[in-house]
Amino acid sequence: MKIGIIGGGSIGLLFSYYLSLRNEVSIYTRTQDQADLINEHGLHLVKGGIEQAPVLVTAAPIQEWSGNEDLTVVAVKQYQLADLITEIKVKAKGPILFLQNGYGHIKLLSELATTEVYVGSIEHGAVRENGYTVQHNGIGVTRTAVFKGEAGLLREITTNAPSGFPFFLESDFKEMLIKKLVVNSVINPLTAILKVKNGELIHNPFFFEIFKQLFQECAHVLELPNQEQYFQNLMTVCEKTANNHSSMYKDIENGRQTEIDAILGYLLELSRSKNIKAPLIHNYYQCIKGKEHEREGA
Ligand SMILES: NC(=O)C1=CN([C@@H]2O[C@H](COP(=O)(O)OP(=O)(O)OC[C@H]3O[C@@H](n4cnc5c(N)ncnc54)[C@H](OP(=O)(O)O)[C@@H]3O)[C@@H](O)[C@H]2O)C=CC1
Ligand SMILES: CC(C)(CO)C(=O)C(=O)O
Repeated sequence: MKIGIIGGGSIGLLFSYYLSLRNEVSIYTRTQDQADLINEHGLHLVKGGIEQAPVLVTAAPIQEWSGNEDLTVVAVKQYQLADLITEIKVKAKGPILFLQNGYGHIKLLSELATTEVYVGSIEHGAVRENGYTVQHNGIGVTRTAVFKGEAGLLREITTNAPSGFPFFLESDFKEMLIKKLVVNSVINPLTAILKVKNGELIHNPFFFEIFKQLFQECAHVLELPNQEQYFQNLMTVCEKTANNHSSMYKDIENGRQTEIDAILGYLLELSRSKNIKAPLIHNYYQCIKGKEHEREGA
């Protein structure tokens, strides 16, 4: 299968590496410089500290993406999607898979004319080391679901997944993304503001109180049907990633923009539309926006 991957960041490089083991992959980067680096060096993967055999993929700047591949995977950050969506709307001809965290981007996907639109939820941990090397630190799975159209191609990807990089096909895209949204809504802002690793949120009894209250508020706003199940999932992820720094913690530490708008921003909007009071969501949203503001030096 011919697969186009948009974005040469941590996830774009990770997916390009693994999917190229069984498919013909083209990666579309923001800059010509990164495309040149990938074409020159190939793609490198470091797994468990061990450098794997490099693979060859074709790289080109995004302007050269024509939307003709059998599948396009969009691996930019949620806040980078708004700038790209017009180009996607015009050029995308075939199925397209969006891998962003959060739920704020879902409204953009309804505007796409292409017949098959898929969404994914990534449980891997990856960090880009340089323009052509990615570290695969957290070995997990990729869950996918149909947002619009038929599941045929997702089934093919799932069946054909390379070893060590499994895909699962979920039946309900909303449930899949909301599960991840709950995890990111509680763990990400709390770890970024308290400056702790994920596990501290459940091991420190004082932080655990806030953790539970923030979960309760998210569950209330989302009107979750089975709260206990979502809470158990949140606890499991927190335990499994106890030693990790969340992506929001790292974004704040490195002075980068965060995905808070797609995460608590989405919940805040939802709470307003439902006329539900959500003081914790509001305050943690403001804390993270404040940290982003500091970065801008204003
Ligand atoms: N990293 C992880 O372990 C996980 C990430 N995710 C989710 O995956 C998504 C991607 O995250 P991640 O890969 O970490 O983010 P990165 O910031 O590492 O990568 C985003 C990439 O998109 C590129 N980009 C931005 N705009 C464009 C454009 N218009 N055309 C082409 N490329 C563009 C950026 O280019 P440039 O570098 O040149 O600016 C960057 O390389 C996020 O929503 C994240 O939440 C989910 C779970 C785990
Ligand atoms: C699951 C979790 C919380 C792992 O750190 C994550 O997705 C993130 O950091 O964005």
